[in-house]
Amino acid sequence: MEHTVRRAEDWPVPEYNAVPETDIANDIDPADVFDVIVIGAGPVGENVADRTRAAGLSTAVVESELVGGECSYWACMPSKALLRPVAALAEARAVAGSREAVAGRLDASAVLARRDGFASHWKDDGQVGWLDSIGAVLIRGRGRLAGVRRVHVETPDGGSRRLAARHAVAVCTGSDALVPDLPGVAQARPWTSREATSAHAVPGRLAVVGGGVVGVEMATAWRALGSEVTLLVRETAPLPRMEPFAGELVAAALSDAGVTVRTGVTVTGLDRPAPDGPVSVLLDAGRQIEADEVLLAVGRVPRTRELGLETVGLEPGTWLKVDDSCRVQGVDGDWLFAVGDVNRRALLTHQGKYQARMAGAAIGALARGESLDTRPWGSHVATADVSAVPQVVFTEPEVAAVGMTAKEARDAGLNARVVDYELGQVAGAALFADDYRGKARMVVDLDRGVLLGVTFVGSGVGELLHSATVAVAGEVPIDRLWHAVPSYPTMSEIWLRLLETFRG
Ligand SMILES: Cc1cc2nc3c(=O)[nH]c(=O)nc-3n(C[C@H](O)[C@H](O)[C@H](O)COP(=O)(O)OP(=O)(O)OC[C@H]3O[C@@H](n4cnc5c(N)ncnc54)[C@H](O)[C@@H]3O)c2cc1C
Ligand SMILES: NC(=O)c1ccc[n+]([C@@H]2O[C@H](COP(=O)([O-])OP(=O)(O)OC[C@H]3O[C@@H](n4cnc5c(N)ncnc54)[C@H](O)[C@@H]3O)[C@@H](O)[C@H]2O)c1
Repeated sequence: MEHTVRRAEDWPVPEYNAVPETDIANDIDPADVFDVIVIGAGPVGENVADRTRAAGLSTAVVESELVGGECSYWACMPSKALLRPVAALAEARAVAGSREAVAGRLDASAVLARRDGFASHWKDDGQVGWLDSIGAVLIRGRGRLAGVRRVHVETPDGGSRRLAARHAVAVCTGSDALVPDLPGVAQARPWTSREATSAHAVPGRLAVVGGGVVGVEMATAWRALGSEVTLLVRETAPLPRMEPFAGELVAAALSDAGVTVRTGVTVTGLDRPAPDGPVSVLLDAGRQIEADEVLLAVGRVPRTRELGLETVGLEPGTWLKVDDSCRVQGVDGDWLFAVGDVNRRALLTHQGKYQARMAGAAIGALARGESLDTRPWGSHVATADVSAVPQVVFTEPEVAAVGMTAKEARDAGLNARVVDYELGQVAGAALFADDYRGKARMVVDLDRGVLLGVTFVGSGVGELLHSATVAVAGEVPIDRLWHAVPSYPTMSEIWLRLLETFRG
């Protein structure tokens, strides 16, 4: 995350609600009593701590692995470091003149070495320094709830520490890759997203199970690094939760790049008879394919199994249900929060960090005895989680989407109109790449005159997305968007074309 260094003494120290001292058990060392305890120092836990420190609350952060979490070491950063060279090469190759200047394939060892740098070589000193700079106390070890406002930590030296929180505990433990209980799975030693983002050798043949975001991004990266990749998609096209044209264009580009894309297939088992030999991926209807490695990219599970949820009346291993301020439902007293992947609202770093800003502010307000501002778009609710979640899929072409798809709008019974436009017909896109292939869609709420959702597919569209996010989250009237003039000749002129099409 961003490393703005602030001194602990810079934080304001407002007045707080007094917590009865009888609530703090006698067996707890006063040095282990904090206003707030955050379990999990991924991007989300870091941001909760940032906000509670900004509210002047003492904050302990418990981390069992690396400060920075999945995102920094085995997800967003290393995966995007693998994918950026793919896009850079494709963009150079897409323009006559620069095309002639680039020859050959990616240099896999250089790409992997650059990726290692973006994963900070799996060391967290930088992020530990940042936590220190905001005055949060890092406690290394595995945290688990031990009743109301209590957390026990198993420390790396085999010892344990009992912590108590005066105001709040925030569970920010994230998610793990789902490894389904398929026959042969343990013996087959499949890759999960962790190996797919951190591997140091390029497999000869890689089978990728799952056509979600991890599946298509990793198929793109490892194909470009030299693997023979087969992508196994259960649905009729990849990216089934997005607009259908997104998955269709990505599948076509993957095929052009040499990936074998098989749709409508379900993986039913794995078989690796010899530890160093190939793995067979068993498909429904008795078919199978052989590969050197198999990546399971079939979704996520919450990290809540060993978390002491039973001590506060919750079911271990479940996603934590929360309200819009990220307070855990079914637990009284406004003290337990669950933020980020673990609450399953939107499994994205930026959305978890947004929740962290809202939850951190809510914890601060409650500690001061203030009531929460829970009106839609208020300062203590993550309203955008419901109506304006942006996501970029870093394939080539990219997919960038925010808000509802046409199907979601229809299913919600909204009076919606769909407006489509070929991105390649915009001058900025034609300049960006020869034969630019891409498409844009906006879904308009005709009753309210605002946008419900926007999807762009094409090279370089990720950087276009925030304009759409502002329009959707801001509920900008479509008549006013007509006055938001895009510069000529940029790809942003897609806005003008979509609005012209809408207005006829
Ligand atoms: C391959 C891949 C690529 C992705 N790419 C993107 C992307 O480009 N953009 C994007 O927005 N999102 C992306 N995501 C999603 C993103 O990684 C997650 O949404 C994000 O990491 C969630 O952050 P978090 O802090 O909730 O959880 P995590 O990042 O998982 O962090 C949780 C932390 O809690 C710690 N922890 C867990 N249990 C305990 C415990 N009991 N005690 C102490 N510590 C504990 C863990 O060690 C970890 O450090 C990607 C995901 C994957 C798998
Ligand atoms: N760029 C990004 O924003 C980015 C990148 C990667 C991951 N992520 C996040 O990580 C999360 C997890 O991604 P994911 O791709 O693992 O999960 P996902 O839920 O998005 O997709 C999993 C896919 O696997 C398929 N599947 C499940 N079992 C199968 C089987 N037996 N055989 C064949 N297919 C099967 C499902 O039908 C589904 O399409 C996503 O929610 C996403 O938000 C985001």
